Amino acid sequence: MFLFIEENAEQVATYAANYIKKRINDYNPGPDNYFIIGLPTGGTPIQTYQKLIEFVKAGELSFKYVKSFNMDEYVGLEEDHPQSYHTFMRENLFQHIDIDLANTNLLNGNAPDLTAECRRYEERILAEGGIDLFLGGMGNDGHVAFNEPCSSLASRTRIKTLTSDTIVANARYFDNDVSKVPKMSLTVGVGTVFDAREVLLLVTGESKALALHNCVEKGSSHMWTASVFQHHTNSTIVCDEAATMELKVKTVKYFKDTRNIINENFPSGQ
Ligand SMILES: N[C@@H]1[C@@H](O)[C@H](O)[C@@H](COP(=O)(O)O)O[C@@H]1O
Repeated sequence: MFLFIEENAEQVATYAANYIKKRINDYNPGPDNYFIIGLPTGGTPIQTYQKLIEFVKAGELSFKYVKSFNMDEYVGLEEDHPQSYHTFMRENLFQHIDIDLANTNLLNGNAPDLTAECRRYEERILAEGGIDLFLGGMGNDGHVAFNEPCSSLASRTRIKTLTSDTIVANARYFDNDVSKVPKMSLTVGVGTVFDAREVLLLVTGESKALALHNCVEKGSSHMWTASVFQHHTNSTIVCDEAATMELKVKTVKYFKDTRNIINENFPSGQ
């Protein structure tokens, strides 16, 4: 797992958006060769999405041959609820880019059989040949998607009850009223994200510092589910300075030095 440290959240978004653009353009997707991307919601990826939208508008990037799978959705929230992840994705990304909505996949938190819905989602990912790049965020407790502490690191898409920490953290989107926050979600599993050929996590702000410390400097643990990517052969965390507050100086220095050495040796960004 590699750690890229940027100065602030804006630079994290710039890095992530440029990275995604390069990955998709290098892949050169076409009608028989779609690029499959996994996408998160939350406050963290919004700036990255804005930059991707700018690239599409400038003609530098196209989602015409991209298919997407979102990480998660609340159970029981209508699809057009202002805080549903369906609405989030439509408003923050899909309606501004050239993706065919038929190629976007989100879990249906109102499906009559939620277990069957989760199974169907896993099958669809498999049918697409797996995910090329899974973009993610991280909860304050180190969770990825809605894989709360104590989730199996081998878990697949399933129903997940939210912890009180996550409910309180997400209350900001529900008039600061915890009673309005859904208590259950459908989420891809830790194993589902891990199976992606590449994972890119965005971590910004001091509120994520303890999680970053546990995911980077401690052993991998089901208590901090994003820590599993230590074992992934192609995973990167891009964070800002604020999120490094709980890291050792030695760790920060190592990753900054490494980045400088990479830049000196591979100036064209290989
Ligand atoms: N299910 C989402 C996660 O995918 C997201 O990473 C996390 C952090 O969100 P934010 O980026 O707003 O801090 O919130 C929710 O729990």
